[in-house]
Amino acid sequence: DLMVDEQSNLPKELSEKYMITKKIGVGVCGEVKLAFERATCKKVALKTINKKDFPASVGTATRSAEREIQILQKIDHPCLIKTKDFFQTDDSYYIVLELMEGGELYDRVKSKQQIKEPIAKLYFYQMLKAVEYLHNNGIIHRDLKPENVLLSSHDDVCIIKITDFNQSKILEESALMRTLCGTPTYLAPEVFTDAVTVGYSRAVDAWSLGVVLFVCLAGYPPFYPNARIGLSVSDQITQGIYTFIPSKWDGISDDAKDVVKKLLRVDPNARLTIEEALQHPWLMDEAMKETAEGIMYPKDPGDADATADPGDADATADPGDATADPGD
Ligand SMILES: NC(=O)c1ccc2nc(-c3ccc(Oc4cccc(O)c4)cc3)[nH]c2c1
Repeated sequence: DLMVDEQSNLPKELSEKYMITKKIGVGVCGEVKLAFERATCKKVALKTINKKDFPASVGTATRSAEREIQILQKIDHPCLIKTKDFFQTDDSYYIVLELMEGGELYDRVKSKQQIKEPIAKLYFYQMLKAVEYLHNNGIIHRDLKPENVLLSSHDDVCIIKITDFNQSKILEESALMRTLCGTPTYLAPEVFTDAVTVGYSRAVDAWSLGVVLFVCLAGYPPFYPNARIGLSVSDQITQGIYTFIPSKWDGISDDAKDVVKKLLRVDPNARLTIEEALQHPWLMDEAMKETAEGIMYPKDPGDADATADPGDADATADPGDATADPGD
C-alpha cells in the first residue's frame, strides 16, 4: 500500500510534490484545500474525498468518487475543471485540480448581491457550453449550483468552470433501448408509454441552470422557505411557483426573464433543452459570444487557460458534436 507520511497521514508522494495549506471549500464528501506545487510554486486546489466518511454507504461513496474521478479524467472543455494529479490511500482519494483564483460563483453573488446582466449572460453562456459538452458526451451533472461554478479571476470578465461531478451520472445504452430495437410482438403497451418520458433525465441540469441564472440576476433564489406562506420549498418547486420581485427585476430585460421562465418549467418535456437555450434571443448576442469564445479559446497560448492544447485551434467545431449521444 502507498507510503503514507506519518505526520499528515497523506500519501508520501503527495506531500513530497505539494505543500498543502488552508481549507478553501467544503463539499458534501470531503474538502478542498489550497496547495502549492513545490517544483513550480504554482497554486493548485487539492480535493480530498474520504471513503470512510459514510460507513453506511461506504460502497456508494467509493462508487460515486470513482465515477467522479473517471469523469474528471475523461472530460476536456475550457469551462470544465481539469485534473492535474491524482493519489489515493486506503481511506481517501486526493484529486489535484487547477486552482480557480476567483473562487466560487456563490461567494461572488453573495458579495455583489446582483450580477450585472451582461456579466450574468457571459457566465451563463459558458455554463450552457460546458453542460452542452457534458450532455453530448452522455454525462449528466445533477448538482449544478453556484458553489460548483468556479471563476478564474476576480475580474467580471473571466472564464467560469463547472466542478464537482460527485453526483454525476453516465448515460449508458439502456436495456429499454435494446428492447425497443427488437420486434415488439410480445411487448406490453406500457413499455412504449414509459419510453416517451425516459431520456429526459438530462433536463434536470437545464432546470438547475435556470435556478443559477435566477440567483445571478436577482441575488435571491426562486424557491426558498416562506417565499409563499403555507408552501414548502418542494411544493414551490413541484408547482413551479416563484416570484420576480419588482425591486430586483425591474432593470432586467424581458429576454432574460423569458429564458428563466422557459428553464423553470415543471414539465421536463416542455422545458428548454441546453441546445434550445443556446438559441434563445437573450443569447443571440454576438459581442458577448466574441468575448466568451475569446476567453474560452485564447489565441495567444499564454492567456488564461495556458493548459489549452493546440487541439483548441479548431475551436469552432464543438468537440461534443463528434460524440454519439447515447440516449438516457
Ligand atoms: N466541489 C468541488 O469539486 C470543488 C473543486 C475545486 C474547487 N476549488 C474551489 C475554490 C477555489 C478557489 C477559492 O478561492 C481562493 C482560495 C485561495 C486562494 C485563491 O487564490 C482563491 C475558493 C474555492 N472550490 C472547489 C470545489
